[in-house]
Amino acid sequence: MPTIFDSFIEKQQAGRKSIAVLIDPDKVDDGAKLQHLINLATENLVDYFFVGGSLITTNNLAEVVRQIKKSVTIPVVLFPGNSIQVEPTADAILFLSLISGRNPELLIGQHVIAAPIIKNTKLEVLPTGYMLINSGRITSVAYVSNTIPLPEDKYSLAACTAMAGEMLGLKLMYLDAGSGAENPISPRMITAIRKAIKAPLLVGGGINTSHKALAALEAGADTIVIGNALEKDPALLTELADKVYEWNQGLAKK
Ligand SMILES: CC(C)=CCC/C(C)=C/CC/C(C)=C/CC/C(C)=C/COP(=O)(O)OP(=O)(O)O
Ligand SMILES: O=P(O)(O)OC[C@@H](O)CO
Ligand SMILES: [Mg+2]
Repeated sequence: MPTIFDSFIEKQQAGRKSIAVLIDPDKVDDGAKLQHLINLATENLVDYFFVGGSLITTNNLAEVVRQIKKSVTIPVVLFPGNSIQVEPTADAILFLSLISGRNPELLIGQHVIAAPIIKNTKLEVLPTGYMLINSGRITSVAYVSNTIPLPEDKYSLAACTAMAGEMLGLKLMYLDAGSGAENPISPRMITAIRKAIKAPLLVGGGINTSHKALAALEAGADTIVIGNALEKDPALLTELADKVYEWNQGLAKK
């Protein structure tokens, strides 16, 4: 059976782009709203659901995963802010190391705690370099992680960080401006990192228009991650996913 990691690699090799919808379990107190988003995701051929948050204050994580999995076959990937967010019923986990920061707890500490727990599950582990890029005001993830995001105009510093992460064996690279970021990561920054590494590149934070989605894809993002924008207006998903669909259709015509 192909793994979720294989799906990232196959798409990347074919030049295909993908879209992930991020669900914050704290923001879906209403099952009907979540169901609406799940249905929209299916109609719009969403590739992955990511589930997680910097801080989860409710007990919804397992229920969110259950509701998605009972309705659709779209893979559910945990995007954990800490080791408490290991939910064995999901399909995979982004095993994130926050390589843009210098907080040992998020480089290796939480991983030591989570490793034996994950080992006892069927979760597919996706070793992922997680890089926060400055985006204007302080985001939840920057605050909670107690790290300084990479400066948004230090392209070579960011590229070398990604290179080092890849050399350490991290298989995916996730560039995040932070959920609800004022500004998404600039195309120039995405391209600088794209050129520095081979690993599939996930880009998220503040992508809330089709223009910003397309800019990220054109700059070299393999996967765009969308969260906040859909919390405000789920219907926006169609516009954003269309950019990915059109890109992939364009390849088919070549
Ligand atoms: C290894 C394991 C299991 C855990 C550690 C994982 C690491 C290193 C996490 C890095 C730091 C961190 C706090 C990441 C959270 C990323 C995330 C899910 C962000 C989603 O957005 P929020 O930051 O919750 O935004 P809102 O303020 O919009 O809710
Ligand atoms: O919520 P948004 O701003 O879409 O960001 C998604 C994700 O990259 C946050 O970690
Ligand atoms: Mg959150």
